[in-house]
Amino acid sequence: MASLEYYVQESQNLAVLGETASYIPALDEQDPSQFAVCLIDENGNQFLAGDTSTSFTLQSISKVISFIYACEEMTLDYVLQYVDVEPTGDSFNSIIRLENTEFGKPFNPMINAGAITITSLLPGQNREEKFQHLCDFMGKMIGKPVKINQEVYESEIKTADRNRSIAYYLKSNHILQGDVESVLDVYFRHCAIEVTVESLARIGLILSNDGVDPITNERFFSKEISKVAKALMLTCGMYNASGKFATFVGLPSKSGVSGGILSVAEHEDLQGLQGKIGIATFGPAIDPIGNSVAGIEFLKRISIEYDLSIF
Ligand SMILES: NC(=O)CC[C@H](N)C(=O)O
Repeated sequence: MASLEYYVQESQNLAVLGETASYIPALDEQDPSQFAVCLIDENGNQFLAGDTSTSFTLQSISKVISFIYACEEMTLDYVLQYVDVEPTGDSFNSIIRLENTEFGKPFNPMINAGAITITSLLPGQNREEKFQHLCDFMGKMIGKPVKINQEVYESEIKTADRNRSIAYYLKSNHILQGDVESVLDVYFRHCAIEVTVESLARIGLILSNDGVDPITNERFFSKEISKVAKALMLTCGMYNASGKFATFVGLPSKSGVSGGILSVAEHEDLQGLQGKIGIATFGPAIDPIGNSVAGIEFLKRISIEYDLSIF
């Protein structure tokens, strides 16, 4: 049986096949050859490899956290009045279905239209409060204060015409709540939250254990919401490659264009890791769909080797 170290190396070699995201200029400055992996199990045992000290921005991975937090605070029933739970098969920033469907309700919270809508539902009197509440929620899970990458945030704000179009369209259909520019500001800020693979894997572990951190026994969200979030990750989390990812990897996962992937797994002995497992990978070279080339490769290889697929 090949070691995890071997798969990290093999996957990193394939990073040359991808490119850093260029539509957000600050992300294009990342070193495309980087690769980092963290797996953490329910007893706190960790596997760490690669450039693990590098911070990266959550980008679309923040959609899982904002969705969970909105459901926790506002109830799942309320949130589902504004966003559906169906995959689209379209790119993450597609606008087409907002016009084609009745009421213009976004298909799911893992695409931009859905996530921007979710951001508009977050509790708080103004943009600062809304963002702070979300940061507090996430900060408790990772055990440290959350901060954003100012350069990435500003870079995205300047180049966000597409997201602005989506948001104004949602507003015209009475789906997006509140002031469009404030909502977008909170959305860009949560996309620009910085993490390391270690902190991201901890969130994966909490998801794997249905909302409870198995190391501290602290509950952050309900089992019901955890199940919905994982179902959405599996069906919609890897953009319009979610079907292939479910077929060939079979782990609830969410990627971001910065090159991060958050995954949830379970195993009786994954190179010494046992029980519920959170996985985070970071490799900024992404494929045309927006998923990290090295990250996908690593998850595919270990899923086959250790039979990790939930199916
Ligand atoms: N797929 C992504 O990671 C997209 C996130 C990015 N901030 C955007 O809204 O375009």
